[in-house]
Amino acid sequence: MKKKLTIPQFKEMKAQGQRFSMVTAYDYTFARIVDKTPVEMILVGDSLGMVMLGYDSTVSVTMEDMLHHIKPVVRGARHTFVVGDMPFGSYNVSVGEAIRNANRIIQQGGADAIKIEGGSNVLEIVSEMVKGGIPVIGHIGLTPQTAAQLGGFKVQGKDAEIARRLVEDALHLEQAGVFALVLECVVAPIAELITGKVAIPTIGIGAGPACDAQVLVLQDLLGLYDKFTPKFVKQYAQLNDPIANALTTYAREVADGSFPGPEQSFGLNQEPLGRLY
Ligand SMILES: Nc1nc(=O)c2c([nH]1)NC[C@@H]1CN(c3ccc(C(=O)N[C@@H](CCC(=O)O)C(=O)O)cc3)CN21
Ligand SMILES: CC(C)C(=O)C(=O)O
Ligand SMILES: [Mg+2]
Repeated sequence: MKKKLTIPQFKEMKAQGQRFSMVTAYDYTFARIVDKTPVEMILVGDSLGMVMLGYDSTVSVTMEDMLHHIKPVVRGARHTFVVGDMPFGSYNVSVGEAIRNANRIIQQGGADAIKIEGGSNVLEIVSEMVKGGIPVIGHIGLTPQTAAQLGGFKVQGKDAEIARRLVEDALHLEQAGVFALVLECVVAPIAELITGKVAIPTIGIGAGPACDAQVLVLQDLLGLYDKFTPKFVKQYAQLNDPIANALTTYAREVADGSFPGPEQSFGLNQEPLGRLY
């Protein structure tokens, strides 16, 4: 079985030019599957609001939702580094409240690190968290929690002004102490520039091939989520149809009486001594 990597090891991987992969997981059963694969990192993302809870955005997701999903993932993935997302509203009230909520994700949830969206607006929060001993991953580019201000789920960094801000945010977050940085829907050349400028691993999603690591939503890469498929998703399986086919066969066999058969039924140890009825 693989061994959970440490934060210095993730940084060393970048230094050695070794890439690593991250996927989301939101429950025990999937966490167990991921834990048996070489995937080095699991993200319990607030994307669970869309994938697991059926919201149209991530802003409805609460701390309670996050803990509810982080705990079973941690129980299922003992050999994989688990990161918990800070949900909307958990870090925009005060630095103190942000740290309290990050503490809950680590202490009650059992996550190895937290991830927080934002650039210049979260620098103080990040540096206070890191001083307090909380491992933090940054997240810039398309930040779904502030998608309304970005004008939707749009690719970031196409214009020089925004590209410059992304590079600046990346450098400032590194200074504030994040040990890795998610680049979401950042144009590939800017993601490459940032990756070359920082010593911490960049984890791309829709940010091109130069990033030190990649992350995808598990249900996207398995072909299980059919509400939308962003351009950056590669489906490594198409599991919707096999699942629907299995359920269709099950329903037919129940209807025609062929399930359950003798193999799925329980019998007596011995013939009854008297009549049962
Ligand atoms: N299932 C799932 N996968 C994700 O990757 C994901 C979530 N949910 N929920 C939270 C955010 C939202 N994400 C999204 C959602 C849509 C697009 C999208 O449709 N993007 C357009 C690009 C538009 C443009 O050109 O600017 C695309 O065509 O991919 C991108 C990221 C990424 N995250
Ligand atoms: C898409 C990734 C980076 C994320 O933040 C999430 O799944 O919530
Ligand atoms: Mg997220």
